[in-house]
This record gives sequence, structure tokens and C-alpha cells, in this order.
Amino acid sequence: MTRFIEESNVGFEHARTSSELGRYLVAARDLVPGALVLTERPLVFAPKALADPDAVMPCVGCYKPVSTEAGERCASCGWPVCSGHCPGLRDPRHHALECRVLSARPHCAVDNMADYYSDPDCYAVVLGSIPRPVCSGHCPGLRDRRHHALECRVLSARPHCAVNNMADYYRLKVPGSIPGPVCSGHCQGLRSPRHHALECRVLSARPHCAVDNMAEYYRHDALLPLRCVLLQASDPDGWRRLSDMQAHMECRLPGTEVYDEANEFVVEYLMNSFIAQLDDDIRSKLLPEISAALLHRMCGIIDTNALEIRLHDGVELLALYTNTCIMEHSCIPNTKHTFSITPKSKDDLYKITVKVVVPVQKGDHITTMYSHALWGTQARRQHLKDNKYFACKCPRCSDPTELGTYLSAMKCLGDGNNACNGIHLPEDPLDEETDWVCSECRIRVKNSQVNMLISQMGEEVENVQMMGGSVPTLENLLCRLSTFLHPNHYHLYSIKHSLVQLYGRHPNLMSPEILDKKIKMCEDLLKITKILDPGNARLSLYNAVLYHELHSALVLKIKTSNEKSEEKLKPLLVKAKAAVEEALDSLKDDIEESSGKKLFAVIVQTKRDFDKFLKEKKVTL
Ligand SMILES: C[S@@+](CC[C@H](N)C(=O)[O-])C[C@H]1O[C@@H](n2cnc3c(N)ncnc32)[C@H](O)[C@@H]1O
Repeated sequence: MTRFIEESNVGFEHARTSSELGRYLVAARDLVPGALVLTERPLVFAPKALADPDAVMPCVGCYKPVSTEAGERCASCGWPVCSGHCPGLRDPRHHALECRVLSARPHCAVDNMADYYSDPDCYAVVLGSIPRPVCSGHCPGLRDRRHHALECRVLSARPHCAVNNMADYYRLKVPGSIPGPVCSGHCQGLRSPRHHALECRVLSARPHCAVDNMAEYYRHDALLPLRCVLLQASDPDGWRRLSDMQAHMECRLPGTEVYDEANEFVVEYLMNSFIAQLDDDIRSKLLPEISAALLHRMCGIIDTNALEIRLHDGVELLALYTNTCIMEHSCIPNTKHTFSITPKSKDDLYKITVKVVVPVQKGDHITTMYSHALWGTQARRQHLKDNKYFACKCPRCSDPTELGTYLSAMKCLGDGNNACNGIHLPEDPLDEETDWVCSECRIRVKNSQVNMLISQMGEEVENVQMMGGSVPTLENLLCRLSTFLHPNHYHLYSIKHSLVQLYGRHPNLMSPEILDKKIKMCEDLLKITKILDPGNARLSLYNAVLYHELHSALVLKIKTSNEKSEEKLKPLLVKAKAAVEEALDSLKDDIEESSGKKLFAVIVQTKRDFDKFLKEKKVTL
């Protein structure tokens, strides 16, 4: 076994290769659920940009979110950090190496306010003072000759950075709009020639001040490609293992969307802003080989292989693992992986542990899932094709019913008028152009029509959920979409999963009918989840929520029931106990991760309350 794996139960000594799969892993022995497949440390990792990078960015040393404008900066490179003392800034696995490259860009004033305003002109402590290093424009000291009034006349001579004078800089000012004088990047007027579209072409000619676009100035998504190329000098063995990874460059040729995107956001950014500015000596020491083509290859390796690690506060990292990344995809995976986020030893930070979740026999392929388990076959296959460049032919994708769950099935659409009671399924789910055929009347519908309908419905579901859909809105949508979709369709699954978390949570939503509806929905959804993910590899949180809601509905039913005979209530109590225990069990491998941890704590409290209730009632189950 190679030295960089800590423990393993897979046959690395003969990790196989096939023309279809590339490299893949097989079990070296029979494995029971829970058995370890492998555990290893990451080869390299880096933070992803946060959802609102103009407001918050991850510290480049420890990845804690920090305020983009008011936060501190790394003293050498000027990137946002939690504190100048963050230990990650001096650690080569985190920021220390990349900092030498990132420091090559000439600093913008906003990077270094302390230098820019080297003699603070107001005695008040001004926190988060960009762009106003005064406590207030009304500060009396500003007009007092003993304080700022005289020196101000001299200091004013320097031409102002845009941040000092936004009103002048943007002569047409939107209230509160600094530094983004648009209401939203999606504002329709931005693309309308009667509004901004034409003038934008002229206004774009002025070089942007960094503060206009913090997210462009500090592109965290470029850090992982940079950390990857830095391995060549800092860890030649790791660099060799990284270079062995599949990059799919044949699908990322110039002119493709993926090439253009990587070129603009990563390759040109790194090359022009930093690498081209590096001193020759430093460049040859840190990056013996560096070119746009090599950076493109890193982007290909990352897109094909990187795993996402969710930290707390919404921060996500991308990481590459030498052996875990060899695992092939299946839509019914036989493993689950977890990351060590708060380990005892810092060397184990982000160590991955892969375990089997269903019985695996010697020689079986070891599989993971690169897509979403609750998407239908077409959505999963499209996602895999677009992002991982292969066509999945796993047993779930090959079966029109998706293992009997009917997760993508539609009700008969008829010929526009005469729908029957049949079910529309894809004739050949592995064919992207397949017709959909009704099981009863055999009427055929083109795949393009089905696709259009399903994606329109998907957008509707997403919109309603993003707006925090109320019960009536969700029920209305459920009712409308149920006309077209099989009750198990994944769009309906998603609506029902939201509804069960609302039913029983408000006095108006606790009637016996609503509680019975909630219980049935939970049970129906659990049946689907169990088939699609028997080992809780991907849907553990969904499962835990469903079991928890099932328990809550059962307990409410018991508490609001007119039935006083404990013997008669006992079956419900037994069911409620089993549900809360299943909820906790579903999360047993997720408690280190932030969402798993929070949910686990809530369910533990529910279990305590239930035990107390049983004790008060003097019931033993
Ligand atoms: C994370 S890598 C897996 C390791 C890779 N096979 C190698 O040789 O380095 C992902 C790539 O493996 C291939 N792959 C993984 N699972 C596959 C599957 N079920 N069918 C076909 N190709 C697959 C695809 O080329 C995919 O882009």
C-alpha cells in the first residue's frame, strides 16, 4: 500500500483501469456496512468564493468569513484575513506559499488603509472605517485648527481615491449604492437599451477601481488552481499524483464555454495580475513550470475531481484527494464519506474517511455519487455529462422507473385532450432523444416536450421555495403539478418535504386531518428515500428531517387525541419512539458537519422531551 494512505480496504495495489471509466477502485475483500474503505489527508485544498463576495469573503488563512470592506488585510499580499495573527497565514498548507505569488500585484489603496492614511486625522477610534477615516463628518475636531482644520488643507492636495468621493465618481448616484450603484446584477434595466445597456458600453471604458468590485479583485475561486501549481516545488510527489488525475482537456478546448470561463476568471487573472508581475527568481523557484495551458489543466483536474467540504457559516472548500478521487460514480453509491473538520491534530485537518454503506463483495467496484440523489434521471445524467463528461449507465439510470420509485414519471399527457390513467415513462432512459410512452394508451411524447415542461415546473418549485413558500402556496403548487406528475415525482417530493416541515408547527395546522396528512407524506417520502439511498450515503439529512417530522406528528396526535386508554395509544407511542431513534441514527455519520450537528442537537432535545413525556405518563415501551 502506498505511504500516503493511512488505512484502506480497497485494492490500490491493483487500482484498475478501463477505457470507459479510466482508473477505478475495487474492494480487496468482502466489506460489511460501516466498514472502512480508506482514510487519507487532502493533497491540496482552498476556499470557494462566498455567495455574496462583495460583502463577505473567507479569510485566506483559516476560511472564517470576514467583512470584505471593513476587515483586516494580509500584511504581505493585501487579501482579506480574519486577523494579521491568523496562524494559517504562515502555514504553507494554507496561505504562506500562495501569499508570495499574490503579493506580486501592486496594492490598491483599499488594501492598505493604514499606509494610505498613515496619520489618522481624528482621535476617535474609527472601526471599519473604509472609506471614512473620521468618526463623523460633523466631528468638531475637523473644523478646529488645533486638531484637523489646518492639516486638512495640505492633506486635501492629494487626488482622492474613488472611495473618498463616490458622489463625484458616480455622478448619478443610487442611494446607499456604494460600491455597486445598481439595485442588483439582475436588474432588467441593465440589459435594456432605453436604460443602461448602451451607456454601459461607454462607461465600461474607464479602468475600474478595485473597490468597485471586490469579488473580481479577490477571486477566491482562483486560489485552488494556484495552490495546485505551487505543489510542483513544495511537494513534488504530491504534484506527480495530482498530475495523474483526469482533466478531460479534450472537452475543454478553446471556444468552449468552460474554457472561456476558466480563461477569464482564473487563468488570465492569475497570469496577468500576479504571475506576470513575479520576480524571475521567485517565479522559477516557486513555479518551475507555469503557463496558461498548465493552469487550464489544473481547472480541468479540479472540475473533474474536487470534493466539496462544507465548513461552518456557509463557507465551502474544494479539496483534492489522491485515492478518494479515483472512486467512480454510481447513482446508487455503496460508500459515504465524511471530513474531519475539527480534528484533534491539525495534521488531520480535512482528512476524509470513506466507509461502505451496503454489503460489498470482494472485487465489487467502490462507488460514490457525483450528482444529486433526488434529481430525476435526465437531470442527473445531464449534470454528469456537463460537469464530469460521461454518460452514466448505472442500474438506476438504466431503469425507466428508477428502481420502482417513479421519481421522474409523469401522468399520461394524452394527445392534449384525452389523458388516460397510465404513466408516462422514458422508453430508453439512456437515450437523450428518447420518446416518453404511456403505460396504458401507448401515446408517445417527445423528450424535448417533457424536458421543457419539467424544467418550467422545476423553476416554479425553486421560486416558491426561495421565497419561503407558505402552506397555501405550496399546497396550491402541489395540487397544480399533481395534474401532470406521478405522486412520487421529484418535484412533488421537494414540495412535500417542505410541507411536512410546516404542518403541525402552528396552531392552525394541527387538526387531526393535517396531522394524518403529514404522517402519510413522511411515510411516503421515506419509502422513496430508502430505495434510492438504502445506506444513507447522500440523503441522511432528508431522512433525519422526515423521521423527526413523523415523530412530531405522532406525538402531537397522541397529545391531542380524545383517546385516554394508554393501551390503545401504545402503537402510536412505539412508532413515535422508533421514528425519533431512526432520525438520530440517520445522522450518526454527519454530526461533525455543521448542518448535521445542528439538526442532531434539535433531535436529541426532542428525544429528551419524549422520554420525559413517557416518564410523566408512566409508560414503558
Ligand atoms: C473523479 S474522476 C474518477 C477517476 C478517474 N477515472 C481517473 O482515472 O482519474 C471522474 C471521472 O472518471 C470517469 N468516471 C467516473 N465514474 C464513471 C462512470 N460511472 N461511468 C463512466 N465514467 C466514469 C469520468 O471520466 C469522470 O469524469
